[in-house]
Amino acid sequence: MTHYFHSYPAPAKLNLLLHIVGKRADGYHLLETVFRFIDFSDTVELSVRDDGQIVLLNPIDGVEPEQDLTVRAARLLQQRSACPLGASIRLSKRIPMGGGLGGGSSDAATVLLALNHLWQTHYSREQLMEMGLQLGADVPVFIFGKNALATGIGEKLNEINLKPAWYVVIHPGVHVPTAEIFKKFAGRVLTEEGGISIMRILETTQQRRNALQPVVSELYPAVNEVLSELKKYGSPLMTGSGACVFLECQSKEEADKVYQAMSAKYKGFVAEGLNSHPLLDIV
Ligand SMILES: C[C@@](CO)(OP(=O)(O)O)[C@H](O)COP(=O)(O)OP(=O)(O)OC[C@H]1O[C@@H](n2ccc(N)nc2=O)[C@H](O)[C@@H]1O
Ligand SMILES: Nc1ncnc2c1ncn2[C@@H]1O[C@H](COP(=O)(O)OP(=O)(O)O)[C@@H](O)[C@H]1O
Repeated sequence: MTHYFHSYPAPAKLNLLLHIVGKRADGYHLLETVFRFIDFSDTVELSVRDDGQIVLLNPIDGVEPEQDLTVRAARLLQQRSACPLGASIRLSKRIPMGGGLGGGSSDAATVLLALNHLWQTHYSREQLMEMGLQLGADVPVFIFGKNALATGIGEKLNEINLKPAWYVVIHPGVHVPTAEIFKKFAGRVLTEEGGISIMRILETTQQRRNALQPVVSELYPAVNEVLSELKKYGSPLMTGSGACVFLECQSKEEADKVYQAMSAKYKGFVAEGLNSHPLLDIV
């Protein structure tokens, strides 16, 4: 058995906007969203085992190892490929959980990409994206590897070019359950953005909307409070189904200044917007 650990990043994402444009028969919502990777990551370390076992060496508090998305991703690839090899997994979490930053999904995508390489299972990126979709609607974009305009339930992806930017990301300290928020959104209709080109909307931060934000702000006053605080500096937005809120800035200096003012009261970080996933072209 080999004990050599390979280390891989799993970056967070922001939804620079999120429109809900319909609902599927199975209850999933049809979205229009822009995913941007940011330079703030978990780290996944993997070691190939020849006994076929998948072992998470440091389970997350409150998440059963078998439910952890890294373990589920490894098992899925193992079952699909009938690969006799296993893996030991070490996970260093930095991305807050349930924050709308896609941490769990990104961890899963990194495991699929990395084990496909280490186990030599030779699946294409498209095949891995399809596998990832079984684990969560957010997983495919991390395998796609480029900032993307997503439609469908978030799995139909088109590369999008985004300007350099820095982000102040604040965690309001509450955990927002994604499924419940979509349920509460229920009958609300689409916003006036319908028909306006996404590229036009992206030009300024003022035009960007997250359809889930009013629902979350209503249920979680802490989210509303952070939005109000950040409004002093620009046009903040919630990411995904929350709870994190971000403000796009043109420079690191500007972002650092805003974060400094916020950090007396709130937890968060400053991160650079990436042009692509750090593993694109590597595995
Ligand atoms: C809202 C978004 C936006 O990027 O991000 P997060 O806030 O979770 O990061 C995603 O669409 C979330 O993706 P993900 O977190 O992978 O969700 P999943 O596990 O697939 O779904 C959780 C639940 O949310 C609901 N759901 C999810 C996605 C979608 N397009 N429509 C839905 O109605 C479903 O009820 C589903 O059971
Ligand atoms: N490796 C993992 N990292 C984070 N969360 C995980 C992981 N595996 C399973 N989960 C579960 O997924 C939930 C959503 O986590 P995450 O993807 O970080 O948030 P979000 O979907 O809001 O971006 C967590 O609350 C946790 O119960």
